[in-house]
Amino acid sequence: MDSEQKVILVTGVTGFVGQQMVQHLTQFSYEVVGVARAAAARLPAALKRNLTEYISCDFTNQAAVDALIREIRPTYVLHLAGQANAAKAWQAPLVTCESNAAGTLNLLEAIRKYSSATKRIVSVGSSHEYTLVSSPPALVETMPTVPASPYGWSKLLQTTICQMYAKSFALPVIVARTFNLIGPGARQGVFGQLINDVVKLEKNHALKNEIQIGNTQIERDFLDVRDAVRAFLLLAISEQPASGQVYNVCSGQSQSIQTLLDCLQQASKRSFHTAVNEVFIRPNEPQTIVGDPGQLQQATGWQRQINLTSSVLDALQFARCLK
Ligand SMILES: Nc1nc2c(ncn2[C@@H]2O[C@H](COP(=O)(O)OP(=O)(O)O[C@H]3O[C@H](CO)[C@@H](O)[C@H](O)[C@@H]3O)[C@@H](O)[C@H]2O)c(=O)[nH]1
Repeated sequence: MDSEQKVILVTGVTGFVGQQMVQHLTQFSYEVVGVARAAAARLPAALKRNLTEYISCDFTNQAAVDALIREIRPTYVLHLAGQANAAKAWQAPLVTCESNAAGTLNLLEAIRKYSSATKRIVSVGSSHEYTLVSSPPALVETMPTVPASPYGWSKLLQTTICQMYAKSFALPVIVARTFNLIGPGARQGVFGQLINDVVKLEKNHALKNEIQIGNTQIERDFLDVRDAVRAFLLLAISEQPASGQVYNVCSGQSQSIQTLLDCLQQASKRSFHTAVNEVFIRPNEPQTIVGDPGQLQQATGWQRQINLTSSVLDALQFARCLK
């Protein structure tokens, strides 16, 4: 591993993944520059401590992104910024597309113009880019991509822009096509929602011990965020990943929402029962989505290290300390 003093730019640094990314980078000697939209004054103290510098920037503002890249000229870029909430994208498709696709376009254009020394850019994609079928085999990177949602389309456009910059301008950009991330600090999605609900029940015994949930038979490829950020860094610094290529970042196993609930029940200080809430049921979605991480493993030597039980225990512990 390359331990020379080099600058890593982490975008979306205030998010769930961004904060874990920065935590992971503390083990190395990189200068870490964090970027997000939030004003510097609103940054969590722990995050601030671990950054060499923080810059507030809106990626949909091209002039601001140009200024950022001209100033930093990063060695590596881990591009985590964007609108990551797939459910919200149905209500805000244009904002989602601007944030994910236009934001990435501005970043790559600025790097093309002002930062020829940048060695690798890792853009975070999504499993929602794939054409989803009802009984899928494990998804591999060569499978068709016709997304079924505005979020999926925004991420596919982001990926296509990356591939265009790799091909047309020889920009060293690759795509980490990421599946469902879980673990400490999760605030959104089914995992963040359930952790939050369980900790609320633990803290307030006056609350009825019921958790509302959508379709518990749904199976997804859950991966701990700490395993994912290790993969992102390896994709940035390893020799083998090729520009314009997509790499699945996933566990290779599908686990149901019911299994997640069972794990939570085991780890919770208070027992609960579940009730179906139609609000959380999405129409026309495949029962199972699972990825194949073989290409990532081959290119970087990455292996998953954290299982579902550890993710649940650590996320509960993290959330208990927050409330
Ligand atoms: N939110 C939620 N989802 C539920 C519930 N019950 C079942 N689900 C099902 O749980 C699955 C996962 O939903 P989310 O956790 O909201 O994740 P997502 O929509 O797949 O999006 C996340 O993963 C993507 C990669 O696969 C990411 O790209 C995206 O940013 C996000 O993190 C969906 O199939 C959803 O229908 C519930 O009570 N709440």
